[in-house]
Amino acid sequence: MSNSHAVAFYITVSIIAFATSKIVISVLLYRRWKRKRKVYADSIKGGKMVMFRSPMMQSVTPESFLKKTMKLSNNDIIGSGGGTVYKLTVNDSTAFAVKRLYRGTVDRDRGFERELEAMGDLKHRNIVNLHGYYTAPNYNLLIYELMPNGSLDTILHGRSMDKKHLDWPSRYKIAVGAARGISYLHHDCIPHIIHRDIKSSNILLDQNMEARVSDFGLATLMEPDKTHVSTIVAGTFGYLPPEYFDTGRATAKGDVYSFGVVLLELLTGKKPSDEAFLEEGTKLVTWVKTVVEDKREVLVLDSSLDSCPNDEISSVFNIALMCLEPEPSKRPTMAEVVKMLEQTKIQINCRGEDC
Ligand SMILES: Nc1ncnc2c1ncn2[C@@H]1O[C@H](COP(=O)(O)OP(=O)(O)OP(=O)(O)O)[C@@H](O)[C@H]1O
Repeated sequence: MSNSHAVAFYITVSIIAFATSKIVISVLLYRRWKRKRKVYADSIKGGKMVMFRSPMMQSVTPESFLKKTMKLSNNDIIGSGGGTVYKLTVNDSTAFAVKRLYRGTVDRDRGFERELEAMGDLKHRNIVNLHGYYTAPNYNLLIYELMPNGSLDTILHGRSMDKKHLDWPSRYKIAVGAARGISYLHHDCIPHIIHRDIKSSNILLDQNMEARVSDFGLATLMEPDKTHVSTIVAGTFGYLPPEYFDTGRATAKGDVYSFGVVLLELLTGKKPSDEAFLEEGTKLVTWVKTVVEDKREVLVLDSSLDSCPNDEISSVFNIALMCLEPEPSKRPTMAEVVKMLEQTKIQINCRGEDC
């Protein structure tokens, strides 16, 4: 064989090998994808039910699950916001939180399904598990793991019967857990995910009062080479970073700002949308910053934290203020926030103090 024939032969073999390996990988990925999902087409309502396979879902068939959702009533409601959230009990040991959302335009719904597929693959101890979803012509259902301790918002600011006293160690644990969950979305998921609606009602608490980030209704998957997406301004008043209003750009640093507001809630016990702020034409962040400028931080702290370790609290206070820098590039990343929060505990324990 001449040299040029040999080169042509090797190139052809390489191309065939490359193409075959791509096909094999695609088939394997598709089979894995199918194995991970039970899909059920509902011929009565014209809907589609997708259940992600997990130990919790093993005892349930999509048909029986769907039947149970039809029987949900107002007595089963456990929360409401963008949608209505119900507790759905399957048996003595298994219950789910089912969120019902009324449908929008076809385009938005396709995006909804695409993003849900991605959310089904998220696995982190500080992210609420999505077990499946149902899309029908008039509404969508999201099937989440049930969080027995509800939301941070209810515990901090709810009706007196729903409120719980949160001591400093519990607040610190919630702050670190939520930060780890958001950091996972920003740094460890491929594609990266911007949540866009970080707030205390989207931080839920499991049976061990461990924080779990939830509600990916506005979440945006980032293409690998992008740092922002342009959007209409969405999210929740009191948590939105100032640059959203100027640029309409959603970035990971926007989530960092919203997380800073959650830290202020944990420190002050105040709700960002508190009517007292609205009446005075201010907001939680502006109020706290004014007081800090006057070196009167102690005045904004939740009074129930009076006897807790000052060093630790003021360190978390400083982290909150870094997250709330008006200029996004001056804010830390979520990975840095996690590190700083973890360091707070280590440094203080090293000095022999603990609350
Ligand atoms: N998995 C869950 N387990 C237990 N309770 C939940 C769960 N998901 C939601 N909830 C409860 O339902 C409430 C409403 O949730 P939802 O995500 O619909 O609205 P929101 O976050 O308050 O508002 P919005 O959707 O407008 O951002 C939550 O604040 C929480 O109390």
